[in-house]
Amino acid sequence: MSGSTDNARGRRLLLAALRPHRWGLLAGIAAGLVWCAGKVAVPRLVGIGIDDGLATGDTRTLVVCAVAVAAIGVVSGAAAGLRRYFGQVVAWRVEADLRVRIFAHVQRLHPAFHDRTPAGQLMARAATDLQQIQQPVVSIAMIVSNVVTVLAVTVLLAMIDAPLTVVALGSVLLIGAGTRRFSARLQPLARRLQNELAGLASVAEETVTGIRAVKGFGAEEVEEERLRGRTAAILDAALGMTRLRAAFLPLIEFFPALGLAAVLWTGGRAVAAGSLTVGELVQFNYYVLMLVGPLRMTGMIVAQFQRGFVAATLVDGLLRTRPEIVDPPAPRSLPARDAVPGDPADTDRRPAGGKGRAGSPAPAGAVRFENVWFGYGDGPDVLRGVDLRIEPGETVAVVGATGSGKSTLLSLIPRFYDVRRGRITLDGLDVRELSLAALRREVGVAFEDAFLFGGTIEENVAFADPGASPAHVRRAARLAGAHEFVSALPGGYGAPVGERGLSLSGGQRQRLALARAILADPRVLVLDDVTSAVDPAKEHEIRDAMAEVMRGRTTILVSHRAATIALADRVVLIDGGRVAAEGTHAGLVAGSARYREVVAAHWAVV
Ligand SMILES: Nc1ncnc2c1ncn2[C@@H]1O[C@H](COP(=O)(O)OP(=O)(O)OP(=O)(O)O)[C@@H](O)[C@H]1O
Repeated sequence: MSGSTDNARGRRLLLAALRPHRWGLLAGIAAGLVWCAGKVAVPRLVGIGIDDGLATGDTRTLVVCAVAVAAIGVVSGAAAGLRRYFGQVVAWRVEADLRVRIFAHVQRLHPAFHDRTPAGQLMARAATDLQQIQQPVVSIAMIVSNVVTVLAVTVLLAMIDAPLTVVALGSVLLIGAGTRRFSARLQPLARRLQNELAGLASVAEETVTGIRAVKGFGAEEVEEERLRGRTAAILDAALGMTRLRAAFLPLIEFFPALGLAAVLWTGGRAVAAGSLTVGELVQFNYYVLMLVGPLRMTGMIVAQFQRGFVAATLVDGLLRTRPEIVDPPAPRSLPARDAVPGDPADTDRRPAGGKGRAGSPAPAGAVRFENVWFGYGDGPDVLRGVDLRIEPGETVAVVGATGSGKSTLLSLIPRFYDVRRGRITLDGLDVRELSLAALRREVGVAFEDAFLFGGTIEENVAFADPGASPAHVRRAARLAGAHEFVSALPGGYGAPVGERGLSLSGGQRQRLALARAILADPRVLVLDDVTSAVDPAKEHEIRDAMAEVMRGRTTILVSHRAATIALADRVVLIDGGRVAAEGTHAGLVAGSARYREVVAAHWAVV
């Protein structure tokens, strides 16, 4: 894709973002035009004051002109303030709108996008790039008033003395030509700088979020080196831009001075010859000087717009990324929990024992994997024809060697990724036929990395359902075995947890994540190694809590803890991307050599 096409996208994005704020923009432009009218009137009044007042001894005209100049100063001062105010307000609003759009969009993108996009890069889009977009927006009203000033002044100059105008404007054309070259050379540098800044944000973000790993491995210097490398690249790009600007600046200083010198020489001779009055020459000089400001600013504004368009193009690229996991055109509804059609053929597969007792949810939550094939991106197949039937209310533990695809298998149920071939059904419906909201309401997930957000314990448990009543939150916490430690915290459910929940232990965080997963009372619970951080001495507590949570609810779990595996009705061994064996833990230990091998590799104590 060519650079200009890229920038055209950025321009379109900016225009569309400005549309809702057009009235503010127009108010800023109108204020700018008032400012411009005032500025342009002043030299004319000075000229009249000199020729009709000073030269003829008419003090009254002189006073009128002086008072008028002062009055115009007040009006154009106020107009300049309003121009800035409206320009800035529109710019902040555009920035805020785009920030919300970026955030909303990024959240809706599929996990595969997040797998390949560093978080820092997204931060840069939402911070640095938006700032770059905001700056030229502030300048729009100023540009319009500057352009009108230049045009009006040119006409007024021509009215005073056409040949002298040609002399004066010669320098303007040179500035114009120089500016074009400048902007063409600046663009690639601006793009490079922005990319480097995004790269730096990624490294900085990783270092801060991974601070424990950095410290644990004493890798501060390694990280510092990575950061230094990025900083050097940024410095290089920024210095390139600075050099270019520094080379351009003398030109825009020099050309206007050349114009003024020519006007003084030619105009002075015209005054001597009597074809131009002194007042007109002063007026002329004044106008030429008025051109210098806007023209000098051109370079800065061109650069600002280049950066703005580059940033807008990068943001546009992000906003154009389409989510790959989306709702079907006509989503189907899951049958109500007490109306899930029975499958007579399944009765012999129903788990025996503790499930489905009185008071538990109705038997819904049948999950089927039918010849499921899956791999990440263009990568090799990780799952190669998985067939698995999980009955309503059953607990299945998935076991396999490291990297065998256990987490992958789990992540397909709530559609974090879609299967390559085959299908997964929930109560008889392909998960792709359900709306994502409905599917994810019915499939509760908790992961090993129990992410807690900045806020209170209560807010964290009620994360997906901020309207949940305190009683519901407490019930979920009790089920997850979290109520006791939460009650003991100063502040209880209102206690704040750190941005990443660092003030709680790993086991405590996992219990909160479990509470969060069960708050919505889902049909299916997907638990990916959620007991990994629990202190073995307290394992029985969370095991009891999990047994409670899982009662009568379909649960699919991955765990490296033998005690947790023991909670399952059935254990499924994943090997070579397929279900290699199924049975009870004891049965598999007795009957599957591969299971024994995997188990021995995973757990010191079985
Ligand atoms: N987001 C991803 N993008 C690309 N490949 C991935 C991704 N996640 C996992 N993989 C690959 O898929 C394979 C299965 O990974 P998965 O995490 O499902 O294994 P696992 O059995 O859960 O492993 P472990 O017991 O170590 O947690 C591995 O080869 C892994 O490298």
